[in-house]
Amino acid sequence: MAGLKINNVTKHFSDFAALSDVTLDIADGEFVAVLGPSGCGKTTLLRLVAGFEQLDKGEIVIGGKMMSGGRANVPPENRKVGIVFQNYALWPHMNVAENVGYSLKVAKVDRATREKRIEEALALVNLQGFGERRPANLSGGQRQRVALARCLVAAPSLVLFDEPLANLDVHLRASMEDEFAAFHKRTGTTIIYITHDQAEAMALADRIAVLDHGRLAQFATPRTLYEEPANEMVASFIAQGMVLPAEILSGAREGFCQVRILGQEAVLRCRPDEIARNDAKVCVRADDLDVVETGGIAIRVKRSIYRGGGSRIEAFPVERPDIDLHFDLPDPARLEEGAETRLAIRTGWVIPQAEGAGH
Ligand SMILES: Nc1ncnc2c1ncn2[C@@H]1O[C@H](COP(=O)(O)OP(=O)(O)OP(=O)(O)O)[C@@H](O)[C@H]1O
Repeated sequence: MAGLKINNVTKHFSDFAALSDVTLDIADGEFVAVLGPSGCGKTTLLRLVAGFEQLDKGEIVIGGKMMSGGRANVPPENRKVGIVFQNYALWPHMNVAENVGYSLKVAKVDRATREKRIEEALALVNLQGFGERRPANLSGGQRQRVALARCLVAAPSLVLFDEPLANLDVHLRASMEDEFAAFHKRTGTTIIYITHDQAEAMALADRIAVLDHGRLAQFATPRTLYEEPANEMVASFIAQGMVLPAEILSGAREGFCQVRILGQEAVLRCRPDEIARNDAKVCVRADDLDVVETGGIAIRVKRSIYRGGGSRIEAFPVERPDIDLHFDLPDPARLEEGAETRLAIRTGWVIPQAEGAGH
């Protein structure tokens, strides 16, 4: 297995910057998800690592070996990178073992070695004994595992997953998530996992790289992304954070600041270098808001959406109808459209002033 360094990588298509100055240092055996809205550059990054695209600037180093950058441009077949696509495209006329072993056959690996490696690869994805089956007689999840075995049989130094679960139904996705996590634990393979599903990224990855318009917005653990978003984009993208204007009344003390938000004072988490300022933005989530009888922020309900066991309430501050708020109201409490109540902010995070990919 191998680590991966993506250093200051830039890629243009004509004059459109698909990736700008992206740097990611991924450790040997790490599971990294690359997350971001459609068109942010995820697939382009994957194609650059695999060697299907050439970069304009920067370098890509796999296992200490320069693959792209400077004079290097190692072709895809020599990078030892395995790829599992969303569209797993197994050959229907071949059985599972033939599908898995095809690349070895092309590489003229002898029959006995081939059979041994196919057997090992199928064991890695928990498909022992499935070698004789045709793809048509497998479930969607099993097919995806055959695709993974087909990539593992070539003993890749790292595996790239491109939205591997996008075509599967919700239940199968959950069980495949478990399978991928177990696979990673068992093998210690370095994994780069492209997805636009943040729950999937949160559940699986050691660290998540969030891309925004081709730039790295933040590269951090799931917990840090959620609790300490580095900028407004990450704050609002991860778990539907609400970004609100605020005034910092006193600088950081032991990780907290006194803040005024929509007229209400609250104590929020912040970076240790945070100072008093009146142009701050804070991130609060539905869980951070409590309905109160007195104090807090006066709000009016726009919409109530029943969610089983409670409702998601969409509302706005009476004094600031331009700001959207949302929170969850457990049954049996109800708030209908037009109702007025008050919300207190229990906690939240002061979004750092400086842009950058914090850790
Ligand atoms: N070969 C190409 N020629 C021109 N533009 C391209 C090419 N490939 C990608 N792009 C553009 O680069 C941007 C990034 O594309 P990319 O496929 O990497 O995004 P993505 O994050 O994977 O999106 P999605 O989640 O929708 O798959 C998009 O605006 C896309 O239109």
